[in-house]
Amino acid sequence: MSPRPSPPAKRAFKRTPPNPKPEYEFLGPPGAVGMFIALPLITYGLYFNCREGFGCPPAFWDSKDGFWPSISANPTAYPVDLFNFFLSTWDMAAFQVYSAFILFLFVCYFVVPGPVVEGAVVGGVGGSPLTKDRSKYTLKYKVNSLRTLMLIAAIIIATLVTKGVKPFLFLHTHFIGLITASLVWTFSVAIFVYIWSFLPDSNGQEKILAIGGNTGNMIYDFVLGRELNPRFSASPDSTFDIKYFIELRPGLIGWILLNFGFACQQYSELGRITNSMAAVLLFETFYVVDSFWNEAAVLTTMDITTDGFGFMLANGLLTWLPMNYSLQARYLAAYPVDMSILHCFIVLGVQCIGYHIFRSANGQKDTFRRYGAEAPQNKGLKYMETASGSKLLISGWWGTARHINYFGDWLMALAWSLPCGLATPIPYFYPIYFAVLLIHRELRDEEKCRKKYGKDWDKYCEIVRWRIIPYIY
Ligand SMILES: NC(=O)C1=CN([C@@H]2O[C@H](COP(=O)(O)OP(=O)(O)OC[C@H]3O[C@@H](n4cnc5c(N)ncnc54)[C@H](OP(=O)(O)O)[C@@H]3O)[C@@H](O)[C@H]2O)C=CC1
Ligand SMILES: CC(C)=CCC[C@@H](C)[C@H]1CC=C2C3=C(CC[C@@]21C)[C@@]1(C)CC[C@H](O)C(C)(C)[C@@H]1CC3
Repeated sequence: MSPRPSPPAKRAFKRTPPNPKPEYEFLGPPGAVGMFIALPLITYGLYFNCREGFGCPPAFWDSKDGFWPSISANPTAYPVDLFNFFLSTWDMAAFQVYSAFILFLFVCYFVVPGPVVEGAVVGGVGGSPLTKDRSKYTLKYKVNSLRTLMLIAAIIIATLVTKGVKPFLFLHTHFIGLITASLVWTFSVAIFVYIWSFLPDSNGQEKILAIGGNTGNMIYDFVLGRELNPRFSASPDSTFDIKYFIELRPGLIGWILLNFGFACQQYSELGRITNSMAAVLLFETFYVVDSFWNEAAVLTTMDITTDGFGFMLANGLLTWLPMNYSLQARYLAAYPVDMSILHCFIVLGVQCIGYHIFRSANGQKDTFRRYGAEAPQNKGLKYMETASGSKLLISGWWGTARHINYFGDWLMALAWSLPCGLATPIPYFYPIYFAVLLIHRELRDEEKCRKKYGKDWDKYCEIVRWRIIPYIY
């Protein structure tokens, strides 16, 4: 009998040292600390500054009620007050509902059928010797978010038919508890992925780390995200990737569920849905369905290929997106607006122009990159060759501005706030914040492209002069 072959010897786990010259983003460690504190406070602040029975600025600015209910004028009491405030918002029922929602999506990810696709090449540092060639390293992902959404829509319709709007009023009544529940999940996920990033993968090797997330500064790495694509198996063929799962599902689905809850609240109070609420619901649901329809396109975004997964993205997707993006519907539930015909036309016009630019620009780049310059779909489009091997479009949408797709996206953001009227600036939080995010994102992408394309990028910028809005910016 021949002896059993011994298992391959495990190589020693060698850790990539922190980057000795980190290029900090978001104002470095102080910015990371700021985000850590400010992002949750902004979400609570948007609720406490503008809610039913309290009013919205500028109306309540005269009132002595103040902005934070329990945070006193004594600055030294702040940390204690903040903690007490957080405890005062704890709501067990909301926590259970939010947790059940995440677990339901988790189960759906595995149970709902969908094709497995190969993502774009991912960057990063570290990893096993097998993953060192970053110019070829890709991972697999399961595409089933649209089917998951359809399943949820079927459950909603069945509940609506059998029980009416009552069960959905929970989302309005327990909104503040849901914010706190989402933050508990945000912190838990962020702490988990941070610790997980230090553990060896299933081959006993180091995980792939995000280039910008391995600075050695604990808070900065925790916020920006240390590991690039945290997943439960080191194999590129395994599909459960924590960042990808969270990128599209809880935030976007949670957003439209909350919108729906606020529409139900309006219906239960008015006995009807205003045209402004219908417009917000329709446009935002359409945006989410469109994102799911184009799910595979998210695999080429910098969130997936370049950025680590840490507190910032976890908070962005589990808390910020559902709780803040649903602000317009929450506002309209508290302060209904009936739009005139002219108002309707303006809103519809801005939405249609925005969507047309957003979708056709993104589609043009996607088709060009997917099928190549010679494909019949891309006939007539001009492009330039680069030393990196990738081609850059210089005509069509991409000949007008270097991120014309951002402009389309921003116009849609504006169209979702316009139905709220002009009584208060609070529902315009989304387009204002989004403008800042897109300008900053454009600068980050520009830096990435300059590194990748070198002199070719300068040549491209001479041909396509505008960044986001032709002749303006
Ligand atoms: N609703 C929300 O909260 C948010 C929405 N978004 C949306 O997500 C979408 C994706 O955005 P994002 O990932 O930032 O970036 P883009 O879809 O704009 O992609 C940028 C990349 O496209 C490639 N590229 C740049 N110029 C050209 C060109 N002329 N021809 C061909 N390829 C080019 C480069 O990558 P390469 O290395 O391949 O050349 C570049 O890094 C956008 O529509 C944005 O509005 C984004 C953030 C938040
Ligand atoms: C500082 C701060 C507030 C950070 C949080 C930012 C996040 C909310 C956004 C960063 C990139 C995002 C993307 C989407 C949602 C918002 C966040 C997470 C996105 C999922 C929206 C739908 C789009 O179709 C998209 C899939 C292209 C998009 C990807 C980026």
